[in-house]
Amino acid sequence: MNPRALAIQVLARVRATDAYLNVVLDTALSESPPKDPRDAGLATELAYGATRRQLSLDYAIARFSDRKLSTMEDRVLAALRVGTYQLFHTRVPARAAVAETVQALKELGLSRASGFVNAILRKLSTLPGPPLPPESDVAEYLSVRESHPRWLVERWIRHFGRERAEAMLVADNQTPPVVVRVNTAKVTREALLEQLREVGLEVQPTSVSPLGIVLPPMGRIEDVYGYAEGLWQVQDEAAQLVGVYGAVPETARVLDACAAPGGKACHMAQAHEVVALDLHAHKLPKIEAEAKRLGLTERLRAVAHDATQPLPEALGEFHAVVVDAPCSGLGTLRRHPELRYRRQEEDIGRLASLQRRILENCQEAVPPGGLLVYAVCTSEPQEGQDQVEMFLRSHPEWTAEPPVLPAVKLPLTQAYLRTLPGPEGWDGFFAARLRKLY
Ligand SMILES: C[S@@+](CC[C@H](N)C(=O)[O-])C[C@H]1O[C@@H](n2cnc3c(N)ncnc32)[C@H](O)[C@@H]1O
Repeated sequence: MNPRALAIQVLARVRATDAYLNVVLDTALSESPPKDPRDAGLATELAYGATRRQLSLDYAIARFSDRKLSTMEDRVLAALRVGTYQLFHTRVPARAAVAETVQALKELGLSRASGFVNAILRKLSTLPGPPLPPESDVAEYLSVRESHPRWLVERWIRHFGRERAEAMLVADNQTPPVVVRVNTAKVTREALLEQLREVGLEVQPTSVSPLGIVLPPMGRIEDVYGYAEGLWQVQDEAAQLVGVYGAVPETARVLDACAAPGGKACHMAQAHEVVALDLHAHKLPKIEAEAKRLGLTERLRAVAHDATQPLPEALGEFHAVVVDAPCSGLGTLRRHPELRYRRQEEDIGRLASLQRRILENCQEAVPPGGLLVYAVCTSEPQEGQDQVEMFLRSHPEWTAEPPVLPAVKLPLTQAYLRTLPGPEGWDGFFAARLRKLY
């Protein structure tokens, strides 16, 4: 299928079913793989780009449409977004962007809408850039320019100041690098860097994580050297830092209370015996498959369990517990661009109370002297630092402590690990390392 038609189909399906963009795109690419890998690359860029910029594209389209966007057929609106994205955010010449998008719509059997789409795209193609609201209303201006809902822009300006908020918004619209964590149960980072370079890949070590390698942009990740052999696992540098920062002692038996899809559980299993829990039984095969690929099956057991409920005694005792809690995910918007339009401000409080219940229940499983690593992939203080400090106030037997890792320059705020989206190139994470004193 032509890459524009494929991107239009994918966006329409995501809109109609509320599915995840990455899942729908991967399925579409494997069901009808374009012959030329460059076409797969273009379809991916158009689908991700048009989703990242959706709010700003809609603002532009609405200027010239006599129909409300909410009443448009899914594929017609998707075609308008894909076309407008090309006009304002790619090097595709305007004429080709319009003509190819209209042609794709015809290929999809929607010739009747081609005049309407053509007329709007042609009008937009005469503009010097995307239309924007006046700068006097800063939140509205940034909301449209960087395509994030206004409530989120206002919230980030309040929490982080205008400059950092703007850097976070801009970073969410960049394509993230593919970063992998070396499976140290099989290979060292130095050896793997050398092997990847030998097969011709331009790879770089990550700047802070001692376990990370940044891969160059490429096609299917499964085809990259070392995937089948289980020499690495895809994991953003900030997510790797949670495991590094946790600095769980070598002999500890570890419980990962919220483990799917298994990034941190497999990281832990590189050096520890791990029990990996998740509420959803259907997510366990993914954790097990990753553990198998990485050769960690002997050290990792996956079990379905609700972490707000007392742990079954049969799971045994643990020296350390990792709670990588379900959260608003607002630190990973560049990877999950559709999430910014689906999240509601009220979700933050609802998730914070779920996190609190999980934390309360899991702290019971830690013996005196043991560790609990609490993490969330969001920059929201209510789910991160405020959450932990509220926990510490009501639990005098617990304290927060920084790790003793002289060789690693971790991004710490007080005793906590904190990364924010921005020019550093990380996902946004928060983690606390808590010790049970008695
Ligand atoms: C942030 S994700 C964990 C990511 C994972 N630790 C990793 O590094 O790949 C949170 C997980 O918590 C699970 N979850 C949600 N509610 C839960 C609960 N009550 N008990 C256990 N797991 C839960 C979700 O299914 C989701 O897979």
